[in-house]
Amino acid sequence: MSSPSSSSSGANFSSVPILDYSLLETNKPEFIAQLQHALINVGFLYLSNPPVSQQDIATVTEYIPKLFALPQEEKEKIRMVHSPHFLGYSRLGAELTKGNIDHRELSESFGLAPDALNYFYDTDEKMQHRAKIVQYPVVTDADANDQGVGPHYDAGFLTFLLQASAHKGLQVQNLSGEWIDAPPIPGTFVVNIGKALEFATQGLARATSHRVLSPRALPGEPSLPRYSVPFFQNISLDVKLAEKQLEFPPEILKLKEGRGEVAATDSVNFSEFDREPSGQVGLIGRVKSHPDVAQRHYPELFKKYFPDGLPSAGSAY
Ligand SMILES: O=C(O)CCC(=O)C(=O)O
Ligand SMILES: [Fe+2]
Repeated sequence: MSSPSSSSSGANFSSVPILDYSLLETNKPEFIAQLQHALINVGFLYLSNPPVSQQDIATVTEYIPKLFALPQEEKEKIRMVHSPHFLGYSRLGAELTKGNIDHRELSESFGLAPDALNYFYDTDEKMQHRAKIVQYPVVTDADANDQGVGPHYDAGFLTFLLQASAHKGLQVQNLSGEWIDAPPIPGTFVVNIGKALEFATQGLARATSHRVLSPRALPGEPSLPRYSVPFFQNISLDVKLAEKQLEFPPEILKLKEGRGEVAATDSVNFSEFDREPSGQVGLIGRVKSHPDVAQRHYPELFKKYFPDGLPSAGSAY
């Protein structure tokens, strides 16, 4: 496959690999091998030919700008600050609850039994998967900061991301700390690993630091916002990852040794998985990301993480 989306041969990737979901039917061992490389060395992949109708993707993509174009007073009515569950509209988007995802091939690429990850799941109604619909407005001032989302890790097991406009902006940090572009590829989802899966697999699956640069108003380029829809697949709220060690076959553990260490990263969040139950880690993350909501609904936690009161920028990370 050609640049910019082909996988690099070494562990220190220079692009994000594309996995063709239809390979599962035609050549499963090859799919599993490519998945292994993506999970262990990169922590990010594009999934092409995903099991989602392209018509549905087109409908969602078309609808999103209309959602953000609603009158401000309509959006204010559903502001996140009204919700102790951190759900609703905020400056960056709205958050919704969604259903469950099958995990089999993931397990298999690690040499685990297909049901090995069931421990981390609860009944559907107790799972708190989340999706949000995000708009990144165009930065018009040439001197202004273009941080759309600063460097971070995602929290849960997997994130499925629809890049719903043509802008590049998503960047992924490789082992030596360089920022690698992950531009939108039509018809694909970006899939990446969260801190919970990294902890649960003793670091075998990489949670990879990533960020988004907002679109800039450049001569000759359309001055349109960037849109994306990440879906965060979380784990059971009660699970303490420090208490559950998955056992891996030695040949799989060797793959981790071959990868080498992460030399540089700009992300620090969700380090509490080594001591807190998953639900608490998630809540701390929400408190840090949305201090205005925390101040109203979780005053004790707010005081702990923001002893000096509301910060001028939105996050404690
Ligand atoms: O908008 C994107 O492309 C990614 C957003 C992201 O990384 C996040 O919300 O965790
Ligand atoms: Fe993210």
